[in-house]
Amino acid sequence: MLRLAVPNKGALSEAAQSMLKEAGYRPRRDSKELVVVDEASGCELFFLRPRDIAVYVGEGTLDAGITGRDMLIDSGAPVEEIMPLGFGGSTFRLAAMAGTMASVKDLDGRRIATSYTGLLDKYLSDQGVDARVIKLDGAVETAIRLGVADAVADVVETGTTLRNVGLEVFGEPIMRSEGVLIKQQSTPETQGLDQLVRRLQGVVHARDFVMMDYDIRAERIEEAIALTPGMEGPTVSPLHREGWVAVRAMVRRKGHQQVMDQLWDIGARAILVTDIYACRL
Ligand SMILES: Nc1ncnc2c1ncn2[C@@H]1O[C@H](COP(=O)(O)OP(=O)(O)OP(=O)(O)O)[C@@H](O)[C@H]1O
Ligand SMILES: O=P(O)(O)OC[C@H]1O[C@H](OP(=O)(O)OP(=O)(O)O)[C@H](O)[C@@H]1O
Ligand SMILES: [Mg+2]
Repeated sequence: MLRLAVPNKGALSEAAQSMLKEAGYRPRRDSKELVVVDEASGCELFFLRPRDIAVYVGEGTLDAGITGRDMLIDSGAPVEEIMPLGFGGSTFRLAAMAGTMASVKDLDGRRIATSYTGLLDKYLSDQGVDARVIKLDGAVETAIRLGVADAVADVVETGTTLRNVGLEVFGEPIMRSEGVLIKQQSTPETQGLDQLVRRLQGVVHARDFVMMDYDIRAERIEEAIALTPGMEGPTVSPLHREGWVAVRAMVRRKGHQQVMDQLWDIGARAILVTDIYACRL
């Protein structure tokens, strides 16, 4: 049975659980249930702190896990990313009191607070900056006001937390993160992992794409196919109307309204868009 680690709390927890539910895995009944055995899917789900997940997977006690890319790098554990999951997007950035710092070089000899010491140490050494790293568990943005640090390195999504305490990002983003599926480095594929990957890929695609149906005059079909090439090629069926065909193709959700406008302009009519509930491509 495949042993999978799932975040039990925090920013990735809800999104990870709803993705697994969409992929057909049994959800937990309440937040106190720490292990779920899903016989039908051949999978055991372990609900763990997101920070610990790379450690368990790196030790080989669990076959795979869902965590943030930033946490994977921070852990230094021998794990690798199998696939991005398309949720929990954020950047990892430096910030300081507005107007006090301009580049990473300004950090020489200064104090930087973070919960991600592994990630920050590596970045500072790559940049050749000699600074003191102060490890805090969370709410690091407050460390500057309280005089514990001159700058912070933390997760930024909307930037609201930073703004609320008068901080401003500076320098290039240290990294871009999102929820990812991980496995132990250089281990052969565990039994059942390929099924998990296919199911999750199915959810990612079902969210990324819509199904588009429309009718068009047969002589415009090549232009229409250029707009909606589909996966292997669109389905084109005869319509019970002389000179017309019906087309069905998967289209990226992002920008699908523009595709509808363009189809309309070349004479397509009865253009319908529907959500994809599940898929295997
Ligand atoms: N506001 C956010 N938006 C998107 N992703 C976030 C956000 N905050 C954290 N994350 C991501 O979620 C993952 C886990 O962070 P999270 O804050 O949930 O854990 P934690 O800080 O260890 O736990 P807690 O905050 O409960 O103490 C990280 O990969 C991080 O990049
Ligand atoms: O840019 P924003 O949208 O404001 O989001 C970023 C904030 O979200 C996370 O905090 P979390 O709630 O996990 O608290 P923590 O600092 O205690 O981990 C992160 O550590 C930032 O503080
Ligand atoms: Mg947090």
